[in-house]
Amino acid sequence: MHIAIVGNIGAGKTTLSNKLAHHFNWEVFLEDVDDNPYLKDFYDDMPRWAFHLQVYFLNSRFRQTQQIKTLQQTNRGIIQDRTIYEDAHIFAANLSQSGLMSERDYQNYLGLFNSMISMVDPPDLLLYLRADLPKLVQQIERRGRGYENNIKIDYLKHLNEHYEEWIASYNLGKLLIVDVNNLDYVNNPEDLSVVIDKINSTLFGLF
Ligand SMILES: Nc1ncnc2c1ncn2[C@@H]1O[C@H](COP(=O)(O)OP(=O)(O)O)[C@@H](O)[C@H]1O
Ligand SMILES: Nc1ncnc2c1ncn2[C@H]1C[C@H](O)[C@@H](COP(=O)(O)O)O1
Repeated sequence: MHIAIVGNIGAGKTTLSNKLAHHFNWEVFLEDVDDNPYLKDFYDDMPRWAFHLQVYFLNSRFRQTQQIKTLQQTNRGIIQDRTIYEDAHIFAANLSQSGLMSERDYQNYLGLFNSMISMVDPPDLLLYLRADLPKLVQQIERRGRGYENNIKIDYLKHLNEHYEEWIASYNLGKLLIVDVNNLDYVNNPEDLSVVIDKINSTLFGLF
């Protein structure tokens, strides 16, 4: 069983991934953020570093999908924090449409993505955390990564629009949308139970 948690920056993916991995006693795969050599530079100057960052994330995410494939052969359950689909359909697409990545870099990136994606298995369940801008901003501030102070509201807004468009057309497997605007699974165990019940219901038809 493989559940992938998707959603905008600050939606609560990492927090929920860790909590679900603990609850189900499954393996968790997190994003390559702290050791990412481009992320800080990217937020300082997006046009300069957009392509470098996308190639870095693509490679790191692809490596992770292959690790997940290997682990799945042992029947171990897996929780994945963000997917390779979001790199292309959300972030790279947004950088291109916003004029922050040149057309030739975007086409070069898409060529790479399209070569890789045939070797990627979709998750059994894609869990989309839907959050409005105030919730995202509050949670990004709460997390307090210095370089994310530069993130503009418009950037988050465009990413949310890309998420809604992508999710509306997602057809690679089961999909569960959870509105997290009024959920606090950090402080309220009942809110975590609400999410777990929805997952069990979607995956196994329980409740
Ligand atoms: N549903 C929630 N309610 C309240 N706080 C949350 C919730 N989800 C996440 N947080 C807090 O918001 C911050 C960002 O969450 P995080 O899991 O890192 O988001 P993401 O991985 O989606 O970027 C963290 O400080 C986390 O404790
Ligand atoms: N593909 C990506 N392009 C640009 N930025 C990205 C990409 N994937 C992740 N990020 C950024 C967004 C955040 O600043 C960090 C971590 O993501 P988070 O949603 O907070 O877990 O990396």
